[in-house]
Amino acid sequence: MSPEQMHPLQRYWALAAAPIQAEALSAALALGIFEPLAEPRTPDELAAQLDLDSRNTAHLLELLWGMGLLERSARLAVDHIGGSVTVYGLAEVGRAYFLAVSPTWSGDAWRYREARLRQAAGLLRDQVRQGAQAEGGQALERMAEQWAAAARGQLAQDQHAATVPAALEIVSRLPEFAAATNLLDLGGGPGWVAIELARRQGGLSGVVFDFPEAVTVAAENIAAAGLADRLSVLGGDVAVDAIGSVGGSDYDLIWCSSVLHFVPDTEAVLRKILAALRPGGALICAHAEICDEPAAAAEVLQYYLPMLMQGRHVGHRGDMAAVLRRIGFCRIETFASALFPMAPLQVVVARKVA
Ligand SMILES: C[S@@+](CC[C@H](N)C(=O)[O-])C[C@H]1O[C@@H](n2cnc3c(N)ncnc32)[C@H](O)[C@@H]1O
Repeated sequence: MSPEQMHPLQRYWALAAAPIQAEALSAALALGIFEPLAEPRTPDELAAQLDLDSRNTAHLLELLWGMGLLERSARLAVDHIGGSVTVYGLAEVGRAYFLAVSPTWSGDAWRYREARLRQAAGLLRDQVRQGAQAEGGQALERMAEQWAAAARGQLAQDQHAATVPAALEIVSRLPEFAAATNLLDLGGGPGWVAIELARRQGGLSGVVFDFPEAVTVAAENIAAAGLADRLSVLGGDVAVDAIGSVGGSDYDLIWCSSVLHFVPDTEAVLRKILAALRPGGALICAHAEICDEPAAAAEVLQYYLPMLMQGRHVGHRGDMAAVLRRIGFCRIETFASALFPMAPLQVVVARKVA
C-alpha cells in the first residue's frame, strides 16, 4: 500500500504500537525462544520444552513470524489423522542475528539500543524544559569506561554484524585501498574494522586509536587474531592527544566511523586528521547527518535526538563535506550507505592534496 493510501494517522498509531513489537523481540530473547527454533517446532512443542503457556506461545510466535524473524510452514501431524500442524523455525535474519551461536549475534546490541532509547525517551520532556544537565568533572573518565565496556559487548557485535561488512564494501570502491600500507582506525573501539581490513589487504599495517580503556580490548582482539605484528593500539583522547603514525610514517588511510559526534570540536579533529595523512592519503568518515527530506530526517533523529539534547554534535546533510573542503581536503566524494542497522549513514571520502 502506498503512503497516499494510508490513513494519515496510521504512522502515529504505529508509534503507539511499536513497544509491543519491541517487547515481543525482547521476550523472545529473554525466554530463549530462538535457540530451540533452530529446528522447526510447533508452539506446543516449544512451550513444553521451555515450560511456557502453549496458547500464548503460539500468539507470540505468530507475531515474530509477522516481524520477519521466523518462518512458518505446515508439517504432517504425527498421527497422520489430524492433517497438518503449523511449525515455526528461524528466518534468515533470526538465524543470522538472534541466535547466540551465530558469529553475527546481535542480541546484546539490540537489547542495549532498545534500553538506551527507552531511557532517553523518558528524559526528553525534562530536557526540552530544562536543557542538558551539566556533566561533572568525572564525565570523561566515566564515558571512557563505558566505551570500554561497549567494546567488549554491543559495539563488538555491531562491528561484526554491520560496521565490518560496510567497511569492506566501502573500501572495495576505493582505488587507494589496494595500495594502502598505513591505516588508522580512529575511535575504533574493539578494533574489528582494522582487523578485517588488515585481513583483506595483506600489505596493510595500522593503528587503532581510542580511549586507553577501550584500546586494551582492541589489543586483545588483535593478539587473538594473530595480527600483533601488523596492528598496534594507541590510547588517548582524540580531542587533546596526538593520533600517531605507523612506525613514524604518516597514514595513507584513516577510517573514522561514528566518532566525531562525541568530540567537542569536530573541525579541530578533522585538522588533526589532515595533518596525520600523507599527501594523497584518504579519510573515510561514516557518520549520521540530518537529511532535508522530512521522513529521512525523522529516521535519523529518532536515534540521534537524545545525543543532540545532551549537547553533542549531529550535523545536517553536507556539513561534514563542507568543513573538509574548507580546511583543505580535496577530491571529496559523499554517498549514503544503508549498510548500518540504524539510519543510513553518510560516507565522506576526502583526500589530502598530493
Ligand atoms: C559509536 S563508537 C564507534 C566505534 C567504531 N568507530 C565503529 O564504528 O564501530 C564511538 C567510539 O569513539 C570513541 N571515542 C569517543 N570519543 C573519543 C575521544 N574523545 N577520544 C578517543 N576516542 C573516542 C569511543 O570510545 C568509541 O569507541
